Amino acid sequence: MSAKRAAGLVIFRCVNQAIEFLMLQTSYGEHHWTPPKGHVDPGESDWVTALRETKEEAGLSEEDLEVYKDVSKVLNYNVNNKPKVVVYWLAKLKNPETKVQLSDEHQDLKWLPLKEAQDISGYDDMKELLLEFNEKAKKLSC
Ligand SMILES: Nc1ncnc2c1ncn2[C@@H]1O[C@H](COP(=O)(O)OP(=O)(O)OP(=O)(O)OP(=O)(O)OC[C@H]2O[C@@H](n3cnc4c(N)ncnc43)[C@H](O)[C@@H]2O)[C@@H](O)[C@H]1O
Repeated sequence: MSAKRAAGLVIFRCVNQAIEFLMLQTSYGEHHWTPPKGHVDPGESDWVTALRETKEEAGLSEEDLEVYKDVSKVLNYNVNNKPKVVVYWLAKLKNPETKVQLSDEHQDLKWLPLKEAQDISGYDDMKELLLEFNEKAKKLSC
C-alpha cells in the first residue's frame, strides 16, 4: 500500500531570546494542532509542498523565513489504517513580529515554547521532533 505523503515546516521565532514554535489548529475533524503542512500533490517535491502549504496555511513566504534544509525529520503514522509519511524541515521566522494569516483550514494559532508545543501536539513522535528541533534552534542565533 503506498503511503499518503505530506510535508511542512516547523517554524520558530525568537522573542526575548526565547524560542517559540508555531502551531495551527484545524477547523475540521478533532481540531488537532500541528505545524503548517499538507499533502504532496502529484509530481510535486516534498520541499515545494512544504513551502506551498506554509504560504497557504500561514501566509508566510520563503522570504519571511530562514529554512534549514539540513534539519529535517520524517514522521510515520497511520490515518484510518493507512500509512502516512510527513516530512518536516526547521525554519526560523526572520522578523518575529510578522503576522501569521490563517486559511479556512485552521481556526486558531499559537506561538508556544517547547513544553507547551509538545503538550498541544498530543503525539509522541511530534513531541520528539519538537525536542530535537528545539536543540537545533538553540544552537542557531536568536
Ligand atoms: N476529519 C476531517 N473532516 C473534514 N475534513 C478533513 C478531515 N481531515 C482532513 N480533512 C480535509 O483535508 C484537508 C487537509 O489537507 P492538507 O492540509 O493538504 O493535509 P494534512 O495537513 O496532511 O491533513 P490532515 O489534517 O488530515 O493531516 P494530519 O496528519 O495532521 O491529521 C490526520 C489524522 O492524523 C492524526 N495525527 C496528526 N499527527 C499525528 C501524529 N504525529 N501521529 C499520529 N497521528 C497523528 C490527526 O489527529 C488526525 O486524526 C483539509 O482541507 C480538510 O478539508
